[in-house]
Amino acid sequence: MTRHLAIIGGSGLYQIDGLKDATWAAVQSPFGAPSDEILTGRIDTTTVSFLPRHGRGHVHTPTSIPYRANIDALKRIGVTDVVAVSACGSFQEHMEPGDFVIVDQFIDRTFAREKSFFGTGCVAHVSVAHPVCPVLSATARDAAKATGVTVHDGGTYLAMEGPQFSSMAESRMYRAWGCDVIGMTNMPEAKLAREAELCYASVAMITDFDSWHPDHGAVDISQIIETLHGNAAAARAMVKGIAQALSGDKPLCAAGCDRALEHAIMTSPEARDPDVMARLDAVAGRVLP
Ligand SMILES: CSC[C@H]1O[C@H](OP(=O)(O)O)[C@H](O)[C@@H]1O
Ligand SMILES: Nc1ncnc2[nH]cnc12
Repeated sequence: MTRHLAIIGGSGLYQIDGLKDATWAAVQSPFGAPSDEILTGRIDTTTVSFLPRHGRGHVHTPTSIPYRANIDALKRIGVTDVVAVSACGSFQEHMEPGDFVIVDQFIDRTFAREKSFFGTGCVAHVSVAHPVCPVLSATARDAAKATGVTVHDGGTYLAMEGPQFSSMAESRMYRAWGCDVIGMTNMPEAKLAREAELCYASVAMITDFDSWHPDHGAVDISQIIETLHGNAAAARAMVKGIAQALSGDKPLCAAGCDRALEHAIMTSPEARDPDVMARLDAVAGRVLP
């Protein structure tokens, strides 16, 4: 299978440059309309697609982002690997605004989102014990390090519902839980990518200290935007480095992301709902007859 990298761009990342022969195209999904059209082109020999998570102009809230349509659409156009880039607050003194964190765990505190492609009529349970692809994460880490930014290899991301930022008590509690960064969007994105058998890595760009830090005030959007603008060149260089490292065919994922559905579907063939099955054609077509 040919490798096809997708970048999901978070706040402040609504466009990427450096893609050759790039075009924006609308992709239809049975799960609704994705956040925006998808930009597809090439970096060297690697096919790269870009989807702005909030849409160009930032129209979707963290809750209204059509996560299922986004992941389904990427799967539908042949994407094999997804790197999510996200703005995050930090719970750690040594993880400072401007640093990048290669996220490797999540605590999901979101509660108002569709979290699975499966449901009544076709039930499946995939493992998210290790919710990111370690192979793709290592590629992202190396590419990020090569840009010269400070990179933290591993970190737990607290996914909150938002759109308001945390209270100080919440922020202190998440910090006591051992969380490293906080954002509003990587869940259910990472869970859905696993259900769709896509390798998924998450790069958190730290923009602030959330609200726990005694020496920093409340989270401030203008500070976040300023930090994101400062990171733009490094983010672009990282994307280029990841694409260059992923040229050629995609080998079987050593961590098994591409086989996540192998033993996951519980519903017996005769009990499956044909309508539900029809919309799983891209996500689960590999394992469903
Ligand atoms: C711009 S501050 C809050 C906003 O930023 C993050 O977005 P993303 O994860 O897409 O980079 C955070 O999750 C909130 O949605
Ligand atoms: N402190 C924070 N909390 C949630 N999402 C964020 N995105 C950027 N900073 C954030």
